[in-house]
Amino acid sequence: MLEINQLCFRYAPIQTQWRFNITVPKGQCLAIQGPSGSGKSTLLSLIAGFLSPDEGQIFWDQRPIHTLYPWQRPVTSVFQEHNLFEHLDVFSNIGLGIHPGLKLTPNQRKAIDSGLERTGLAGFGARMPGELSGGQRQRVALLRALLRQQPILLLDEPMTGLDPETRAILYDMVLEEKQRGVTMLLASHDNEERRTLADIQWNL
Ligand SMILES: Nc1ncnc2c1ncn2[C@@H]1O[C@H](COP(=O)(O)OP(=O)(O)OP(=O)(O)O)[C@@H](O)[C@H]1O
Repeated sequence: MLEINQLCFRYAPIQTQWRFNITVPKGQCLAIQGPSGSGKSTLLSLIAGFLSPDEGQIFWDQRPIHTLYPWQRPVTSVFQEHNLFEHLDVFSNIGLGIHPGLKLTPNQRKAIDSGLERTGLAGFGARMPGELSGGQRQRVALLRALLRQQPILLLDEPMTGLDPETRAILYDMVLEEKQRGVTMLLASHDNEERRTLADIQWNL
């Protein structure tokens, strides 16, 4: 279970202070709904460890994780910017998510190839991110997050702008992860996305 307990944060003294109290059972997806600027991405960044809370705690399976560096947390995320390494090809971008030194087993390499194929990116492994469309970058970022197989998956508008066929494939892949027991938070303005992926709706 993911527990967010009295987590407080503000960007600057004059700005709004958020106080988050949320529990997400293991293997469930919580959709965060709220107007633009209400703090959805901020909450995900706090869980990922990209921002530090002013006070409060985050527990995963009753162990505190708010004290850990981002790379030590049992978390993987897909943010709106997609954050691909521009100097590395698609295969390496995904592989780095699995092993930071790119020491991949044959099975892991196979998983990347079949993931690329499944998401319509067969043959794109050697392309550089700069040679991809926005939707293709988005698929690479999502595939990297899914193949990392961390217990907690944070999704910030993951399907925005994708065509219906690609969405359907990616929905299936995310739902498969949920069935494997992955716990998710989804920040989204999209009703279809929230209805398809989420078990719990939460208004910010
Ligand atoms: N680095 C920053 N410094 C100061 N204020 C920030 C910073 N990043 C975000 N904010 C402010 O914090 C508030 C929440 O932003 P956030 O990105 O979390 O909203 P959101 O709900 O994800 O919005 P959207 O739906 O548009 O993505 C906004 O008012 C934003 O302007």
